[in-house]
Amino acid sequence: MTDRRAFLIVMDSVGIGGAPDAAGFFNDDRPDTGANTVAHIAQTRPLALPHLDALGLGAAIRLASGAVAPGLGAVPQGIWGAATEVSRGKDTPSGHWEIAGVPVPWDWHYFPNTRPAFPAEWSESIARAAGTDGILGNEHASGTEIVARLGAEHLRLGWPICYTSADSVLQIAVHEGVFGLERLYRLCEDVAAMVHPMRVGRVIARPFLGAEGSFARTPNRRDYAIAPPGPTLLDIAQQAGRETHAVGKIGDIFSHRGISQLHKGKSDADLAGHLLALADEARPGSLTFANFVEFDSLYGHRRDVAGYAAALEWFDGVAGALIARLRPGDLAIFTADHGNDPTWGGTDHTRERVPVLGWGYGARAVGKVGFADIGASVAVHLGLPAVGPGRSFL
Ligand SMILES: O=P(O)(O)O[C@H]1O[C@H](CO)[C@@H](O)[C@H]1O
Ligand SMILES: [Mn+2]
Ligand SMILES: [Mn+2]
Repeated sequence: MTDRRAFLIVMDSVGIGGAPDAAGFFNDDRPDTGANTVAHIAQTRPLALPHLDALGLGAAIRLASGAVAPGLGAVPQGIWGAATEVSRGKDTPSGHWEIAGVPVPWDWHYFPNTRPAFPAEWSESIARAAGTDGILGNEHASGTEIVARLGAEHLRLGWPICYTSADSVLQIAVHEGVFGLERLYRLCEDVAAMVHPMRVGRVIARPFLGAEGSFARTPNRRDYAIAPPGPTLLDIAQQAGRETHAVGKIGDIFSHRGISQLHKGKSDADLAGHLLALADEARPGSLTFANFVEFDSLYGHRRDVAGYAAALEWFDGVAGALIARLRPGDLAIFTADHGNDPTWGGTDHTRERVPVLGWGYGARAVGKVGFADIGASVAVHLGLPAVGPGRSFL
């Protein structure tokens, strides 16, 4: 067994523009052409990301889209490149699965941006599963906005608030104290069993607490995703007897397949603690796969540019602390699953290329690669059998 270890870290939604098919993806009917999460944030105020930029972030942005990102542009000292997605979805599972070697072979089911958004039989089945006389919402919405708008009615009627977005998702928001968390999870499991066969990618439990005017989502979100349609990097590592660590929502995204240890937290700060501890403790030959979600959930969807910038600068310190703990023979790759440009219209993800930044092989320009090449490279690094259609850039 190899002594080598791998740390694959997804900075959720940290896109760098330039997706060749962006015109086919939309926010409020406007194409994503030109969306560029990191460059547009940096053009609002220069970013100080010394560790990610030293690996090659500024150079990767220029490669992906030609954009200049103020504050970024050091001479790259790491593996650096930009990855393009082929799956026809700009969502989290599509991005992660393709990174792990399994591009999505089907078209997801999306709901029309109409009211109601769900077919009548589906709404009836959800209400039946919930034991209520109906559902609230039934539309495209931003999760915080719809809870502020319908939370009080939810408390009066007890009906779950159901909504969707440009992603293939069916989200269910309820008051954690009144409706109950376990009841919400059971409901989401039932609804997932019903809609996964229709290629709805995820049912998401969205519990909240508080009273009218001050409703706030709790950290008890849970995603019920369709299982990946083929063996992923995690499956192949586990089958080879390797320790596989899932940090954050990786477990949910991969339907808990191929994972030997889960490391969850209430915030990205908790997850950073887990990641740094794993840099000290993960075994030789192990794979650590992490997702940092707050860029996306707290700042991208909320179109909060200042918050996103601060989160990037905070995370850069985490990246520096991780690199300081790595050993000879380790590989760390920082990448992303899609974009979520906070300067863009709408509240949905944006179709973008993503950065590929790595530590462990010195300075190495890998150019424009595919998402699946990331998983293939990690497999080669770890001495695993080939994973998916990608080619190693190492
Ligand atoms: O607006 P909220 O509830 O955060 O939802 C967002 O989170 C979902 C999952 O990432 C996306 O599809 C988008 O709808
Ligand atoms: Mn995501
Ligand atoms: Mn998202």
